[in-house]
Amino acid sequence: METYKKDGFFQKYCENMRKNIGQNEFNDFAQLESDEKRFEFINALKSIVTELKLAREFKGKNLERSLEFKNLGNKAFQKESWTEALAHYNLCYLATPEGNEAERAIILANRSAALYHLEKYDQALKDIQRAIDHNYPKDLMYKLTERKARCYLGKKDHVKALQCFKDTLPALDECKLPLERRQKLERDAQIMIKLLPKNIEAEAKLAKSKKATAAPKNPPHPDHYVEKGLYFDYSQDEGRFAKTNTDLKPNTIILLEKPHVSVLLEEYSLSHCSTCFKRVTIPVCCPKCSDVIFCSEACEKKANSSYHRYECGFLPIFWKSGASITCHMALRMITQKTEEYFVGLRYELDGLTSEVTDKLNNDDYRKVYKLVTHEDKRSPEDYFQRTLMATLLNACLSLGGYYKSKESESFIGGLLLHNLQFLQYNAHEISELQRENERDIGKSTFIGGGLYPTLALFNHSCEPGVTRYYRGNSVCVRTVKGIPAGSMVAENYGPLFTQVSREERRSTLLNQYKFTCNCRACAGDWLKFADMDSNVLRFKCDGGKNCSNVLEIPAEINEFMVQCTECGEHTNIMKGLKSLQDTDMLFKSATKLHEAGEYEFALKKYVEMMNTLDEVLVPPYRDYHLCQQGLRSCMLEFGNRFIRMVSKK
Ligand SMILES: C[S@@+](CC[C@H](N)C(=O)[O-])C[C@H]1O[C@@H](n2cnc3c(N)ncnc32)[C@H](O)[C@@H]1O
Repeated sequence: METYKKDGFFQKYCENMRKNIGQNEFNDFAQLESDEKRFEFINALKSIVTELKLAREFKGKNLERSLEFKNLGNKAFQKESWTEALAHYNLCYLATPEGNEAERAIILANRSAALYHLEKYDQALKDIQRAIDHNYPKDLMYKLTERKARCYLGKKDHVKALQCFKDTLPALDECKLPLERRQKLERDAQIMIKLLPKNIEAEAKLAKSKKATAAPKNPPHPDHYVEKGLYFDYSQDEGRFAKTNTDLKPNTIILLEKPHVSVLLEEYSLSHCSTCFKRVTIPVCCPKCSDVIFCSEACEKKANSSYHRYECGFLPIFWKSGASITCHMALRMITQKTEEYFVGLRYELDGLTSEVTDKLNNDDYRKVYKLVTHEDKRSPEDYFQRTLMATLLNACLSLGGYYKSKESESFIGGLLLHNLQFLQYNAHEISELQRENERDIGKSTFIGGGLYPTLALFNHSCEPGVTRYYRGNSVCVRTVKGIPAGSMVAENYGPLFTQVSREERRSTLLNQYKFTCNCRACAGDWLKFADMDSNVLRFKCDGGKNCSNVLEIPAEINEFMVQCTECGEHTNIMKGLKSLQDTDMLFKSATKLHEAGEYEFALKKYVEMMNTLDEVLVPPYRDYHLCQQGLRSCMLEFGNRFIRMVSKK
């Protein structure tokens, strides 16, 4: 991930700063050895706040505009266009400035009415409660108690509905309606109060019989789960990497993890919850800014008592700067904790070891502090740009009132620079599967970035053993093939051997992640998908101990012992051919089921097929890859209950 985009103001600022700094001064900077010193040096050159005229801005809130949206909403409501009314009420709520509590209460009540008509009773009930909490006028309260009753009727919760109809009567005493209208409403409520007890009796009987036959519910997925057999090894060349000490079957969940930090892209800031990344149709808004939305009061509180408190009003400037999502994550890692928290860790950070950090919770900053930064491979120019970015992030902290004391600024500035470095190599893109319609296989769309402390320890392979997908901002990692005990469990950083040539893969990985890939596909220089000839079968030579040659045999084979052109040893491909026939049959039936939308059955067949693929003889990897692809997409579709599928319609 890049530090900044070319279309923001930061790039120009960075270029100017670099031009204006003398060679001697730059050499002095290049000599510095700690992030704190680098930050101090650049931060002292010029005030970024004055140079860029940085200030918090709250342009999105505007009472006049909010009233316009309310009128549009009311017009749509009168036309019974409930969805349109809901959209306008949402915009009105977002634009209502802080301090206009009465206005906010009315708009939430109006929105609850639209939701009631859309039969979204739970959401309507939430908005009714919000309107009451915002001091909804007493003389209109009868509307809400009556609507509440009707929502409970819609939910078939007659006990609560009865209570709400009863509450409507005293609420009507406060109303300013003409007598006739008021009496009509009282009569309506009385009718329901008379009718409902019968329904309640019938319901009680039904509930009793249902209780006896109710199927047990699936337990909810845990927030954090690591497969028992998974552990982390170390080598000088590869650093830490994941391995398994048990055989892993295809389609096994091996990791469920919440991020240490996660940030939404600007494009999704008004469609997804900033805190948990859930897609939001009925937002809870920030009282101060209109740059973010939340799915619930809990997420809003979490944000406004931590990260958003300091980022609020600064996001538009940040977005305009062109700073990348990793920069925003570097900042969020600080804003989500207090200044005192970091000051308390100051003398502990550099001495941390993996024995200590592995046992810590994901939200602990110490857990991620030691992730790879490749600081020894960084140029002074790289440090210059990143340090300047750290000063921009620090300006947000200062303007947002983060610092109680100026003394910790250089230390925290140094942490910002450190975060920028390890996020470059360890952060993951968070994606959401979006589908045009039911039949659409779905497109994985990049919506934000996250740092997952355990996932960050997985190394790369161009022929990976796992795939990952997201539920909100939580990641789920699953195997897409059988992985024998004692093997590395690798994920994929981008280039797959089936699509990208070895030369290109190696150059991308070296450039972006500072290593030369030597996975099986790279070592054997396996063919790309497009270059494979389906008339040729390929098997791994199992003759020579260290021979990784791939034997290429015409599909019309009549010999079972094949001599390796490299090591001269013979390989018996009989077993491989037998397993190939099974593989082929299973693949065909899995694909058929998949196409028919029978995901659960297709998934079973794919897994069965994966199990026929044998490690002694590598099957022709064209089919192998097709199966992995099928398994993955089927898993995603079937995984409807694990991940959110979003239809654009
Ligand atoms: C996300 S980290 C993975 C964990 C890392 N090995 C560690 O020790 O923390 C990414 C870094 O791991 C190393 N790495 C990942 N895959 C590798 C591979 N196949 N071979 C060698 N090094 C690899 C590279 O240094 C890369 O920048």
